[in-house]
Amino acid sequence: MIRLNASDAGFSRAFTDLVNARREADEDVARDVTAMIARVRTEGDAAVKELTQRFDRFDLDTQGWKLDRADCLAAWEGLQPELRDALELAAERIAIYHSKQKPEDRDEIDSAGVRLGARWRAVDAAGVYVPGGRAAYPSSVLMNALPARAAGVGRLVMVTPTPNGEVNPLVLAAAHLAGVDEIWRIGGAQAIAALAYGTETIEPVDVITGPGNAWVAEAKRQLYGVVGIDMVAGPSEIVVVADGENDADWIAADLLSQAEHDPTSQSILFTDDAGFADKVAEAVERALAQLATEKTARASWDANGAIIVVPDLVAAMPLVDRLAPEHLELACDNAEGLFEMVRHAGSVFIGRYTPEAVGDYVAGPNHVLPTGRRARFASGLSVLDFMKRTSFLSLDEAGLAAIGPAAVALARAEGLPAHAESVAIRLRSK
Ligand SMILES: NC(=O)c1ccc[n+]([C@@H]2O[C@H](COP(=O)([O-])OP(=O)(O)OC[C@H]3O[C@@H](n4cnc5c(N)ncnc54)[C@H](O)[C@@H]3O)[C@@H](O)[C@H]2O)c1
Ligand SMILES: N[C@H](CO)Cc1c[nH]c[nH+]1
Ligand SMILES: [Zn+2]
Repeated sequence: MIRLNASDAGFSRAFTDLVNARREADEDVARDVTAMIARVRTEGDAAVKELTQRFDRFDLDTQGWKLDRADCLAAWEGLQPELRDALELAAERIAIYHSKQKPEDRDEIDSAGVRLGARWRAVDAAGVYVPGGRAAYPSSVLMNALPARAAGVGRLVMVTPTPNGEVNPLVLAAAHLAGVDEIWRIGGAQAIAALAYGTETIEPVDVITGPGNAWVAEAKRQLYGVVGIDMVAGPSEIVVVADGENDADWIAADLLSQAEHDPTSQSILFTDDAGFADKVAEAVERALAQLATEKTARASWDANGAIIVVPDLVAAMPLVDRLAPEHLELACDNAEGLFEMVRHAGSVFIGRYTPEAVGDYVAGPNHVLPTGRRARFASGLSVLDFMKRTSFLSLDEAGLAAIGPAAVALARAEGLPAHAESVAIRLRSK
């Protein structure tokens, strides 16, 4: 963890280094992913099988490529009532939130008498990635599959690694609840490549969504264009802006909630109270010692964590914008005022009683969010990621007479006479 003070000489350089750190994916990850994608593209199932054996210690041929609906139903039926209720509450809230994202078609006639519009349709097939390396992510099943269902996707495919052959029943129960059509027991870059190109066994999809570690995120990035993707959603991040009135243990818990995801996760605290900064640093150490996920969380906190003291919390906000974090918590009296200043963040958690983790599971907004400063240009997963828009236009003779001559003039000016003639031939026919 690094400690910085915005009043120190050298802060500007140190903060810039923090912003630019290649934490998520280094050149090795990019190179390895390129090679893995190429192998899956040319060798198909054989490559997926070998890479799954290597990284997940799992033999697809003998232990099975696929989980079916009966497995999901059995998992759902075998769930403890408390977990079933929790999953249902989460699913209901996520479904309601996302149902309001469905876009409206447009169909109108403008002042020139020209009919113009756009209509939205779902993609035919979507692949959703559900992480499964270090932890199981039933919440990510819901966060991916429910927006896809709301969009009206025809074929909904899920991939998730099952390291050492272990299948998490809650993941299957969530797939049952969300109505997933196919589940393949594969993960990492090989799963993304299999969904993008297809193999002998797996039909390709049109869009791939979902979060994952550095290899998954890089594979999605490299395959964009072969398939659509939602965004690059890699190792989790949190920035907390907190005043000294908070309980240091609460803030430490929030920082560690994202550090425990991945050694390359990042947790950063901004505070205007140097004494509180010390208390949080101590609280993190105390909490780490009690965590079952200590190894991962400590690796993340030690390598990528930061505590930054600022003269006042308003001064933190331009720095937060430069980080464009996946998650931003505002735990201070003036949380609403600071929220108004935020330009770049995946999702904002306003007020002392809004821990980021409640958004990971049950609040409703999507937890699949852009990482690595990509909230500057990308947004969280939504129903729109599973849809695309087709524009349309229709002109009658009068409409073409009104706007066609301008098209002819522009076509001639571009040096494209066939374009000009395609309009002009109709204008002359009157
Ligand atoms: N940004 C978001 O919206 C969001 C949401 C949830 C989770 N996450 C992130 O998802 C990630 C989950 O990671 P995970 O590891 O638990 O599961 P994962 O499913 O993302 O990754 C596991 C796979 O990674 C591959 N892999 C592991 N080591 C490799 C190596 N050395 N070379 C090539 N491939 C390798 C393997 O194929 C393995 O199956 C975390 O980073 C977490 O922070 C992000
Ligand atoms: N914090 C993750 C997004 O970065 C989502 C998640 C799922 N389960 C727990 N957390
Ligand atoms: Zn989380």
